[in-house]
Amino acid sequence: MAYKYRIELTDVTLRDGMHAVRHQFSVDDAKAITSALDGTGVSLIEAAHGDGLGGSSVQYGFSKESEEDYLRAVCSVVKKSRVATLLLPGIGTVEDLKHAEELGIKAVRVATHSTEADTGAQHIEEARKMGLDTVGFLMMSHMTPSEVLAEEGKKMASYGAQCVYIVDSAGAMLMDEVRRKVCTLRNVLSSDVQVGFHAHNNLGVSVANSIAAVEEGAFRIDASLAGLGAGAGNTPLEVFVAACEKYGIDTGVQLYPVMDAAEDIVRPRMHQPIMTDRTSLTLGYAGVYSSFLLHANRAADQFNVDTRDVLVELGRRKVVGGQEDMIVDVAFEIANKK
Ligand SMILES: C[C@H](O)CC(=O)C(=O)O
Ligand SMILES: [Mn+2]
Repeated sequence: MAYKYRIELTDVTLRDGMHAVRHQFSVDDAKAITSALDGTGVSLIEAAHGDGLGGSSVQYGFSKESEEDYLRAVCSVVKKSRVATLLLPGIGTVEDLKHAEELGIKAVRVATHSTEADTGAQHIEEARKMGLDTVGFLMMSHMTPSEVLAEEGKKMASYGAQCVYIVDSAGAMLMDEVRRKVCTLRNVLSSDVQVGFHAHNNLGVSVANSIAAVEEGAFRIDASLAGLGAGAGNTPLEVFVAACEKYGIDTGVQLYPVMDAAEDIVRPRMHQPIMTDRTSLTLGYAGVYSSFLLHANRAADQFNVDTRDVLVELGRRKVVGGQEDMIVDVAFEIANKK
């Protein structure tokens, strides 16, 4: 088949997928998932707490095992893919990144809110000095107009990012918005800086959005086995690979092995099925950070209110990552008004 596009895939099962299992994968789970992915053609395998290096905490939830143990395990298994990690400045530090590099990671994605690229300057510069494949990750991109987002992307590139991602953290974007944002970013970056796209399936369009991103010039696309990820999950890797094959996009990933990994390795390890149900759908509808879902469910249970009301109010207040404490405040206020 003659392909129209060639792209590279980053698997996020062992990082975004951690949100969906409350960061409770064991080291053996991490090894099994890595072994299943390695050699399928996936370029990068991202591993970390769902909120990145340093995320294991009271605020974000403790991981089952230490960061060092996960990274050591994943790096010891890979033969073909490279290991990446995620760093949110303020949660993780440059010291954490140096340690991760010593353990064998080859790439880092430095994630900031979509209007705050400058908070990642130091981390991006240091990552480049360490020789890491360095990616800027603009979270909650749906909140930021295309032109502003593109300027933030340019800042990340000026600090040294080799790829800049548009991140639909809330799964709130539809195809026309993805096209506009990817195209505007692609046009302002020089051709040696790649564009990436990270989706959540809260509105059920992660595969379509990711294909739209490719058509507008995105080269790196994120996906996870069986869609394991925050909210209604990420772009399901095996579904995306099959759709790309039919659409004329060369992912370099073998279809049957990723289908098998999703079915045999990841689904049995899920705590609940990944699906667009009424609460994960509300994330996309209201434009709320996908990793808030489990915290919002807990707060809603505690105060006996509807999770959807909590999420809609958080969306109205334009709450962003790092403001997790607002979830309990909002649930409390809604309960008091009842
Ligand atoms: C820390 C977040 O989970 C990063 C991410 O995957 C997103 O914003 O989406
Ligand atoms: Mn995500």
